[in-house]
Amino acid sequence: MPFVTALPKFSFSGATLAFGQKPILRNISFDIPAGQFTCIIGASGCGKTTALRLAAGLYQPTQGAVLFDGEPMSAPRADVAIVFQDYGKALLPWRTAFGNVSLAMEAGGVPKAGRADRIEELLALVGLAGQGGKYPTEMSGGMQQRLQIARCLAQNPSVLLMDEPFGALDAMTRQGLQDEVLELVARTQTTVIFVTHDLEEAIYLGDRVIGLLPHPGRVGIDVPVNLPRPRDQLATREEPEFLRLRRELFDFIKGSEA
Ligand SMILES: Nc1ncnc2c1ncn2[C@@H]1O[C@H](COP(=O)(O)OP(=O)(O)OP(=O)(O)O)[C@@H](O)[C@H]1O
Repeated sequence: MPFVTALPKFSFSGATLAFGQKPILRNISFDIPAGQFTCIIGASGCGKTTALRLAAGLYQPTQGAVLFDGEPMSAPRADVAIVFQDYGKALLPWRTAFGNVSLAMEAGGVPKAGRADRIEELLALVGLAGQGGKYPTEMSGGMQQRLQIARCLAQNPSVLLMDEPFGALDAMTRQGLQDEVLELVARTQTTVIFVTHDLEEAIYLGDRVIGLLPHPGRVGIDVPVNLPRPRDQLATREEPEFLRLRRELFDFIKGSEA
């Protein structure tokens, strides 16, 4: 029998990107297996968002390649959803929560008959059961971010790309949403690439943390997170391995800014 290896979900292969004369990312290479939760960290301006946009097919590398299931990621795809930090801008203020989730289904051509039940199910999944009639402005930041996640899930994505999704939220809301995302991902086997400034958030969530060095952005560190799941906000953060990783990544960021 031939030896068969699973194709990585994403394969960055020497991906390089410049805007005009300005090099932003250089020779980025890594594979992301299906189902992995990968966090990307790095100093401000090192190119984290740009790397995520390459994965989304929103930018094309100037050299090298970004492959999705072995094919070039040449344009955005419905099964790769993006959650932005700025939920206020991502949601349509004139549509209710229900209407905002419905939008993703309308765009995906889901027939009207099947939509309502699925929308209620998705709202419940992100802790917004019974809130479908509210407008985004009537919701807290945490609720709006949950709504954005529900809208992304309505696309039935196999991949979630998350760009500092909890950056604007208070610490308690943020921890609650971290756990909800972990539960959701465990249930749906979604592949996640998660950009964050917060080293502890990266370790808490990830199977792996990739750190970018700045000017131009390149991979400087790539470490597995060998912490048991399910994670626990208190116990996990007290594990010696958590503290060791926090020190390693802290030293990496400090060194990268020097
Ligand atoms: N469309 C663009 N045109 C020109 N330069 C850009 C563009 N988008 C980003 N850049 C530059 O690319 C670099 C990387 O930006 P990017 O937003 O990817 O970094 P980041 O690590 O996500 O930053 P932060 O942590 O501050 O959000 C920055 O120097 C930025 O000014």
